[in-house]
Amino acid sequence: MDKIKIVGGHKLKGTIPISGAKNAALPLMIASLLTRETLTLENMPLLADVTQLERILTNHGVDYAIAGKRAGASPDTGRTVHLTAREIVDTTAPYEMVSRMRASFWVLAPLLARIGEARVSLPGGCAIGTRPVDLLLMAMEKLGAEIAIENGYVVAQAKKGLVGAEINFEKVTVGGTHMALMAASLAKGTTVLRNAAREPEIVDLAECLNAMGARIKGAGQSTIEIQGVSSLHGGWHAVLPDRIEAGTYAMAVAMTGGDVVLSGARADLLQAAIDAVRLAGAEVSESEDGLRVVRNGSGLAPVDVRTAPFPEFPTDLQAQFMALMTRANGVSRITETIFENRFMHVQELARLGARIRLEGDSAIVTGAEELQGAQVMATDLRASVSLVIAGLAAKGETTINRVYHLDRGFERLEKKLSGCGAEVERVAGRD
Ligand SMILES: CC(=O)N[C@H]1[C@@H](OP(=O)(O)OP(=O)(O)OC[C@H]2O[C@@H](n3ccc(=O)[nH]c3=O)[C@H](O)[C@@H]2O)O[C@H](CO)[C@@H](O)[C@@H]1O
Ligand SMILES: C=C(OP(=O)(O)O)C(=O)O
Repeated sequence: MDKIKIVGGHKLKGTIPISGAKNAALPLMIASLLTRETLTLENMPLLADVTQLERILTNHGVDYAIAGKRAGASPDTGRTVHLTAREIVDTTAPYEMVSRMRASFWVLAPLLARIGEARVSLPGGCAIGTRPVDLLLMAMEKLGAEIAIENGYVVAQAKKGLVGAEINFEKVTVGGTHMALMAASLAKGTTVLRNAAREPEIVDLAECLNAMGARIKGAGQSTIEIQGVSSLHGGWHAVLPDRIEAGTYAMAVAMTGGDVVLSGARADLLQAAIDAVRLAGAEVSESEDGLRVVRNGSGLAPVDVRTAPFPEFPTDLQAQFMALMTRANGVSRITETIFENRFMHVQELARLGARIRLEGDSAIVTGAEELQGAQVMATDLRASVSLVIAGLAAKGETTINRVYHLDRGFERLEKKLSGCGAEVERVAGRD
């Protein structure tokens, strides 16, 4: 298994191109199952999760063709892919494939909507809590699906087709909203989603579905209305920039000090995180092609944050912000309200000298004057990158093991960072 080695203490200076968002690219790829025609997606990131989903979709019958790079895109990013699901050849999404990532479970919705049946293994994904699927299944049942759980698989049927309905989510769920959007687009009649997720990736999917002939109004708000149509056609869509990647690098620059332009990053997707980084002591401004993050000289101030659904502070940046706070001049409280077990990075940050105490759903971080390099282990995607941020500021060498977690969601991380002056290298594993 590959490792990442970092020698800390270098300021970051330069430009980091922000890739297409993993959490938008995945549902967009899945939407290709809704039509016989070709869906073209631009600005696709090159990530392990994308490759894994490509395998799953190919198994269902999707022809996946990589076309090339977006005009003007940096050399290794922004690919264009064509996905064509002329026929669905297999309605099963097997355990071996789905257990690796959460989003793959969402294929259930387009398969049900298009051909009335699906058999999908219960999902995997980052180990950050129990991550039930009750609300996802509730949404499909409201639309008329019959659902059974058999030997670890969700077996769903809607032989007469799905029918529009009112769906009230008792808790905001990104995956539930994605699935409901896809299924309701091909259901008979009108569907209304209440307490829907408002994340930018929801808006991105809705825009793509509308470009394919769906009739969705209100995406980005808590109530979304979908008028079902009898079929969708092909379409074209550019994946929105990754706000979590952008927020992560903003926090890295705040940690090391320096001056970096995050090209392609959008402030409107990231306001709560930008506010927190500013309060911590970095300057963040909109530049011609993205966001500029600067911290010179001044120390870091402690800042309390509380994760919550968009537009609040994202849970996917909680670990990274905690890493930043390990060097603040004082005590901060970081509260996680979305996932009950998303503090796996705490014990690894402690290896680098961080002083963090857990109190229920909060972490109390007492800033340390110095972090020291050590061997650490990546436990999940965002936890791993929090170790990278800490390693960039730690004295001496930090080695991060189990880098495959990072590869799920960060494209060319070591190249992007070393291009800005960090001493970061990937060491290929022998196994
Ligand atoms: C691929 C992808 O886009 N993943 C993101 C997505 O995950 P994902 O879509 O899995 O997260 P959800 O928004 O569904 O989960 C939010 C909360 O609802 C709970 N819940 C969810 C479904 C359900 O049926 N029952 C239930 O109780 C979850 O346990 C969690 O406590 O949104 C999360 C919250 O922003 C992000 O951290 C993930 O990066
Ligand atoms: C939790 C994440 O991903 P997933 O939902 O795929 O586990 C994430 O992207 O931070």
